Amino acid sequence: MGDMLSAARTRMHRAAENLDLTDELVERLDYPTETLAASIPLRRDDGSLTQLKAWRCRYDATLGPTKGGIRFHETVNQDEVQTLAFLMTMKCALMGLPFGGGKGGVQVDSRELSTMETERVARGWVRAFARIVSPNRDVPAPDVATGEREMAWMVDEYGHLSGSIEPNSFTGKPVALGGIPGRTPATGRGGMIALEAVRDSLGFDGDGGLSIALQGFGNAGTWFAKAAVENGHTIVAVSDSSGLVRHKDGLDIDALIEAKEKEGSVTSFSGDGVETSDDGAAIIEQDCDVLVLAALGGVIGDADDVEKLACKAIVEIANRPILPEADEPLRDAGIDVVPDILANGGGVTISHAEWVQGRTGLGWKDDEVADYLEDKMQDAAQAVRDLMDQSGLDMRTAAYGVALKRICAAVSAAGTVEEFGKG
Ligand SMILES: NC(=O)C1=CN([C@@H]2O[C@H](COP(=O)(O)OP(=O)(O)OC[C@H]3O[C@@H](n4cnc5c(N)ncnc54)[C@H](O)[C@@H]3O)[C@@H](O)[C@H]2O)C=CC1
Ligand SMILES: O=C(O)CCC(=O)C(=O)O
Repeated sequence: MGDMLSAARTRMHRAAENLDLTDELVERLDYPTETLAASIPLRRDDGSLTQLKAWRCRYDATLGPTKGGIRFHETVNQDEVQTLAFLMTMKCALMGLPFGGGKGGVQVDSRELSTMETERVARGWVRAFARIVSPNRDVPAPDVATGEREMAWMVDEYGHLSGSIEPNSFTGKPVALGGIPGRTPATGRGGMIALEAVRDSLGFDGDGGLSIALQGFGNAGTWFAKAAVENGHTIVAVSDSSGLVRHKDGLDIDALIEAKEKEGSVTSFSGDGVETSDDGAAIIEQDCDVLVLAALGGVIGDADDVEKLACKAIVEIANRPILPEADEPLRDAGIDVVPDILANGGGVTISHAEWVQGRTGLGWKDDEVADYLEDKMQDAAQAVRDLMDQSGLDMRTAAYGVALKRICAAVSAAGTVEEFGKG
């Protein structure tokens, strides 16, 4: 058992204990159903050969086919893939989707790969794991450093291997290849819907604009920033892997996106009153109402990190940006957290819409996608709020509680245990 997974499970155990769920049902979720590890050969453009480590984990399929993205990053390892697949299990249940949880990854620095090399890695991943991927068993999607382009290569490779056209074996595809309009913005937009839905529980009365500091300016971060500005909030600072940019009156987000697209970094942005720094980690010290974490995991790891914070609340758009060791210090500091399994649930929700589209063959319109995202985010937020009100639990524990109760109800309905509550 990896340290990361066992740390992540403590939050599930806390919820189970508070809600008095049976041990055998929770034990079922303590360890993944299946994890495959592989070595992917990568022929570099210079002719040399590198072996890359890769994984796919199907954590739990109680609620349906396992679902979750594929990450290309140099820090990916088996423990992380399993932990992220565990989180997907909780997230899909919380979002009310007919999916279990999965995740995949390749240990590679995507910034060092040419486009051709990236294509070889994407196709190599499919060759390694095609035997478990299937529209009704395991359905991957994008995650860090993968997107529509990688999904298109993967679907193509899968078709060659399986001998049939199976676009529904992946979601997050380009619209021209069976994707759905709105999947790419869904994670960021969904995060904004979640924040608005719980803002009063975070202590922000009324509907006035909030000041926001944002870590991560990729897919999820940029779409969150756009949605935040549309809703009248002010983004006072943004960081990416190059560093940090801030403006005390608020950054011009469209201009920042343009600069990042042109130059590849937020620190290339300039203008009146704009300050830049190469110390991206300092974003967590930014004075603001809400700190939004939309980059990688483990950013706030312990009480020392919590001491540096100057925000009133945190939204976890990234997966596991706050480690369990920081939960108690955050509670003591009075900083509420909108947890990842709620805040970033919009991405997999629209992946579900894409999967439904693929099964029926009928396209969804933009407004149908937007309404589905709004409804699912609101329903999940309301379920969490109801459980918080009933139980007095914090938002994260209540989110796990809602997810666990749904998985438990399914296990119970399948007749595997007699009852799902102890009492
Ligand atoms: N793309 C999606 O649909 C979903 C993404 N997420 C999570 O959101 C997070 C971001 O994902 P994407 O936006 O898709 O990835 P991405 O690859 O598009 O963007 C990642 C961003 O993080 C930045 N970054 C990397 N290291 C950093 C550092 N040390 N400090 C500040 N910024 C740093 C990168 O520069 C980039 O701007 C990940 O944790 C991912 O698992 C969660 C649910 C769905
Ligand atoms: O869209 C999906 O299927 C998965 C998205 C994902 O990997 C995540 O929510 O972390």
